[in-house]
Amino acid sequence: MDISTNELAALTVVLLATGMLFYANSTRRAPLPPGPRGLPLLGNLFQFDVMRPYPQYLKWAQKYGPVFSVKLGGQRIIVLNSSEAADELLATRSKLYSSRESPHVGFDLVSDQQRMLFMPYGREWKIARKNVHSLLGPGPSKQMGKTQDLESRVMLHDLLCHGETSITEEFVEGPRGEVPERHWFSVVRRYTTSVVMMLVYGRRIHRIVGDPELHKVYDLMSNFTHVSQPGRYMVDALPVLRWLPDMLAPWRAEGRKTHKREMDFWGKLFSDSRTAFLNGTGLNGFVQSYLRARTEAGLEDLPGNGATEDAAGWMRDKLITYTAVTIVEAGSDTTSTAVFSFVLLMLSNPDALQRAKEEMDAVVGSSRMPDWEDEDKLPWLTACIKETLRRAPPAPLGIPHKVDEDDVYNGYLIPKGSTVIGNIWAIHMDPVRYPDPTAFKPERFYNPDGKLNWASGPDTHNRDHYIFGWGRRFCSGKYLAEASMFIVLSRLIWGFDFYAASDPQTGKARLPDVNDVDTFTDGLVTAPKIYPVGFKPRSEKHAEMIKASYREVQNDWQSMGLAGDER
Ligand code: HEM
Repeated sequence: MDISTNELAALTVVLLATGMLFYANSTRRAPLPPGPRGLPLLGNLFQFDVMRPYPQYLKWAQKYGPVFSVKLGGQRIIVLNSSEAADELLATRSKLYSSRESPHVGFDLVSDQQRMLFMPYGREWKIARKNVHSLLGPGPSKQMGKTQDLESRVMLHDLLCHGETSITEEFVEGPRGEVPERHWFSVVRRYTTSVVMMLVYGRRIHRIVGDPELHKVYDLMSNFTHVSQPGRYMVDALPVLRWLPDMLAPWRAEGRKTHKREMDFWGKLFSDSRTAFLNGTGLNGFVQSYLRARTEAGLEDLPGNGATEDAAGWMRDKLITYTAVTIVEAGSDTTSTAVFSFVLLMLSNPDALQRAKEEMDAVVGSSRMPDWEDEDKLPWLTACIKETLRRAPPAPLGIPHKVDEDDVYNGYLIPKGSTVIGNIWAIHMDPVRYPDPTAFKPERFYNPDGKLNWASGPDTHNRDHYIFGWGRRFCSGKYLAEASMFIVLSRLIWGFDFYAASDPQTGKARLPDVNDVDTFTDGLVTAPKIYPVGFKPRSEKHAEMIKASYREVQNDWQSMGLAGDER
């Protein structure tokens, strides 16, 4: 049979169309993943604590399997509870699964759509992400090693001065996780926040008590994690409510007010950086470097949102402001949470702590403090850090992704527009992957040959844990975070005997129970609530070295043109 070119083309079109139709139908025919039955309109909104969903999500994972589906009002949420499902969808198919369900209040109103963390997958996000990566990739993040070294020495000195303060004084955490400034948590938070402030603005946090910036950063961050928790506002779940007039939509005024508060603070840090750059008065951070490069490209003034339309895609002022905010927010609370959990888990497991001290004494001894080159020689400490991150992931549900197209996984439909959550908590509690998952067992990661492999990168076949998320949205700050955890925790183990408060009646250690969800805050980042710990130098020699090192660091700050510490 002879077929003309036109007939061949027509046949091809018909076959393609039939194929597409068949695919579309089969996609539509696939059932949704199983899940708990909900109410009309409201879905499963009132069946779990939306501010702390991970315990209920684990129960549903155990009941429904690796993928289940719930609805929050109009919002479909697909929860991936096995590493296979999460790796396949969020990493292997990441082209489809890299968007975000940007919360209306947290993103549109509070962030004026400029906060990278919640940006949908698209050009603006790619531009912001590229710039962040140039700062935080494996090579560039190494340049922060000196700051991390110096700031961690200051932290040791602060713990020395702190001693038993948080055991002897009565402290109460604020209703939204506010930490009293003389509590040991503040000592750690000063470290993590100062590191990211240096990175972004080239300025330090040089006080713990009475530092207006430290307070403001945490105040704004805590507010933001609360407003952006999925389910926090009905309007996030029911978009139709966006049409309500102002008098029936109190979240609108609240969101705009919060945006103004954010801009009063973050906007000022941006303009300070700009002034410093224009006056040539030091302050070398991401914002200044970016403004310098932009000015050299002839774009000194670029107010407004988003990026230029040309191929260079220069970020305008507000996008720079909020990209900087994202780095500070994403980098400070998460890292300090990991430190608080490490101390809690080590105190709850004294044998593991003792072994870490013995390893430290054998490798480092008492005549110097640990440094970067010791990392490979402290495999037990590394295993304890990894096990902390597995047992108490700072963000147990990560940051939810969103799928851009209908997709099918294991015969189930994943509808376009669904929020897709990689359930880090359920994966870390999987007894097949991690036998006896609620126990703290650093030996599961222990590699006695001393070869250090963090195995937390995007390689899905080689991962210890999932705290940094997946695929194209994978945490940009992993290298900086791991370096901070190593330098801070190795020096803590080296320099201090830390201990829990004891019950005056029984004499037993008074430690929060890691198995009790109430030990942790709610919100996207789940940190231990404040708990008392005392810090005693391991010997007079250790104490003297810590003091001497603190004095030296002050000279470093001075020679770098930075604010010295005020205590
Ligand atoms: C222990 C510490 C940390 C944890 C547990 C953590 C966790 C996460 C998680 C779960 C995500 C979302 C990943 C996803 O969507 O799949 C994320 C994103 C991000 N992280 Fe981290 N992070 C940590 C430290 C840091 C640090 C130190 C920085 C920077 C200084 C940082 C910067 C970012 C940024 C910029 C994103 C946004 C990625 C995007 O939306 O494209 N993180 N992080």
